Amino acid sequence: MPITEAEAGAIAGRLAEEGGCGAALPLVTDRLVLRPPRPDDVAAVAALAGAWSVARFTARIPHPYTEADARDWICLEAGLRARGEGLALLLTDRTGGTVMGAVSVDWKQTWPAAELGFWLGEAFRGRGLAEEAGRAMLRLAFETIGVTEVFASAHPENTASQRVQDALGIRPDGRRMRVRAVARNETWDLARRSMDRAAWESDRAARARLLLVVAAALVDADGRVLLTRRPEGKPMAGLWEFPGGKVQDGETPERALVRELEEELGIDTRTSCLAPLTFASHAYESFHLLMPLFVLRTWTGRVTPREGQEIAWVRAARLRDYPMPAADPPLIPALQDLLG
Ligand SMILES: Nc1nc2c([nH]c(=O)n2[C@H]2C[C@H](O)[C@@H](COP(=O)(O)OP(=O)(O)OP(=O)(O)O)O2)c(=O)[nH]1
Repeated sequence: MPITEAEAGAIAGRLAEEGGCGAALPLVTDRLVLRPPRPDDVAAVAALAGAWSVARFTARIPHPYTEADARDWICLEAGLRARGEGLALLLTDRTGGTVMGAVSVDWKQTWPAAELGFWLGEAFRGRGLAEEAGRAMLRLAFETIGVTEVFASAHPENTASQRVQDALGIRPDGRRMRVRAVARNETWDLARRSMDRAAWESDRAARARLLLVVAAALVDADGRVLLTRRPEGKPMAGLWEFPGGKVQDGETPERALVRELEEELGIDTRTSCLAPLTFASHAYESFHLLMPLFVLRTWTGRVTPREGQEIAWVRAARLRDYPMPAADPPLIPALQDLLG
């Protein structure tokens, strides 16, 4: 069904709350910022989408694909977004901002169902980025846009996309759909895949396992805060965080923190020196993090990174210069208030 103007207008309003407290966009995931394309993305989009490896399995990307095509697409998407008729977001690297691909949902003609599509530049494949982006987009589609079903398709030879769709829970539904593929000038008759709201909600509940982690803001005599960098090989590698770790069975958060600080940094502290400051509560893709943050100004021993991690003593005003796990930025204002 085509969407009505009133419904589309309401969606446009929800998507436009950029910058506000409940801002829907950009979407931030473990490794990505998903944001609308801008005019200065023309060259990056043209370079990525211009590759045959991208165009050959997508419906709407012509080949060859020029900067003018990229400009037209960015303009078209800005219009769709403003009118609440569709949404395309670029996958950009959270730390460097590199544009890596795109993910879109389109509901103008099919409301309240939306078609999900994505593409990824060849250099960025094989790391689960399409799944990470797709999962964030599904959440936006069901929660913010308000669709009741997401559907998709993939060319039979496009096994990578099928794997992503399977991982997201978008499964063949027994129907067929015709797709006009402009780059190959062909019409494909493909298996339709879909996921309805109930399936998305149960998938999401399974991922909502609560993980209790405890962390400390160590503050030195100069009022600087200690950040440590997550080492290679761990999830969220390279991001800066507050030292700490998971609370184990039978441990209090305070005891767990004393243990972690000794293990990670070789310092001795007492639970009585830990002053509760604030907490993070954040839905990661596969668990929900609950993380109390304590302030610590007194300890014995020299801070020594024992797990090969980089460390930095950072002024409160500079904390935002350090890329952090998605749960952490909301903790910064409380530290800035405390430390002036
Ligand atoms: N320590 C700490 N962890 C954080 C912060 N922000 C944040 O999202 N986390 C997440 C990252 C991890 O998923 C989890 C902390 O677990 P961890 O550091 O003990 O565990 P890990 O993933 O390194 O794995 P492991 O110790 O089991 O090997 O909390 C933070 O500021 N400090």
